[in-house]
Amino acid sequence: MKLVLATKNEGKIKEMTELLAGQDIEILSLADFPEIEEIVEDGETFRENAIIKATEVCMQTGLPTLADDSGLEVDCLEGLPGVYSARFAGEERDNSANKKKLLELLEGVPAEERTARFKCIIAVADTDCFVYISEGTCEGLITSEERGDGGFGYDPLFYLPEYDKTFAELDLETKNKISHRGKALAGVLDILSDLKKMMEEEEE
Ligand SMILES: O=c1nc[nH]c2c1ncn2[C@H]1C[C@H](O)[C@@H](COP(=O)(O)OP(=O)(O)OP(=O)(O)O)O1
Ligand SMILES: [Mg+2]
Repeated sequence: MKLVLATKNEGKIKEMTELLAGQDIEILSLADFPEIEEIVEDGETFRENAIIKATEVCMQTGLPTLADDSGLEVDCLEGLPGVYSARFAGEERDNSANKKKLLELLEGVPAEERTARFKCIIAVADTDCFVYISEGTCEGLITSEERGDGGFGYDPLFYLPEYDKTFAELDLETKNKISHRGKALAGVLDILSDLKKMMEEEEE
C-alpha cells in the first residue's frame, strides 16, 4: 500500500518513516507531489489542521494519507505557541526566530516554572477520505539555551529530566519511543494495517 505523508517537514518525514518501518507500506510525501499547492492551515486546533491537511492531500492524490499537526504548549505562556508553533515569530516560519522569541519570552522564568509539552495529532484519511484521529503528548521543560543539534524545530529547547537531555540530544530511536509523534503514530498502526488489508483485497 502507498501512504502519503501530507507534510513538507523533513524532520517529521524522517521520524515517521522510521516509525513505519517494517509495516510494508510504501511511503510518499508532498515532495512526490510538487503539483499540490501550499495548504492553508487555518484551523483553530491541531486537530482541525491535521484533518485539513489529511483530507486535502487525500482528495488530490486519491491515496491513503497521513497528516501530523503538532506544536509546543508552554504553561507560563498560557499554552503558546501552541497551534501557532510553526509561525510563532512570523509568517516566514523561521525556526531560529521562533526559538529566539520563545527564549526571550521566558527570560527570568525559573526552571520549575518552565513546564511545557509537545502535542501531536495525527489524522489518517482513507481512500474515501474518511478520517481517523490519534493523539500523543510528551511532557518536558524549556531550557534557557539551546542544547544539541539533532532533531528539528524546537528540539534543542525541549528538555527531558529523566534523560538529562533535550530532544536534540537524543538519538532518533529514543525520541521516537517517547515523543508526542511516536505515541500518536502508535495509535494509528492498527488502522493502517486494516487499510492495507482492505486495499489488497480490493486489488484481488
Ligand atoms: O518533535 C518536534 N520537535 C521540535 N519541534 C516540533 C516537533 N513537533 C512539532 N514541532 C514544532 C515545529 C513547528 O514549529 C510546529 C509544527 O507545525 P506544523 O504545522 O505541524 O508542521 P510544519 O509546518 O513544520 O510541517 P507540515 O505542516 O508540512 O507538516 O511545531
Ligand atoms: Mg505546517
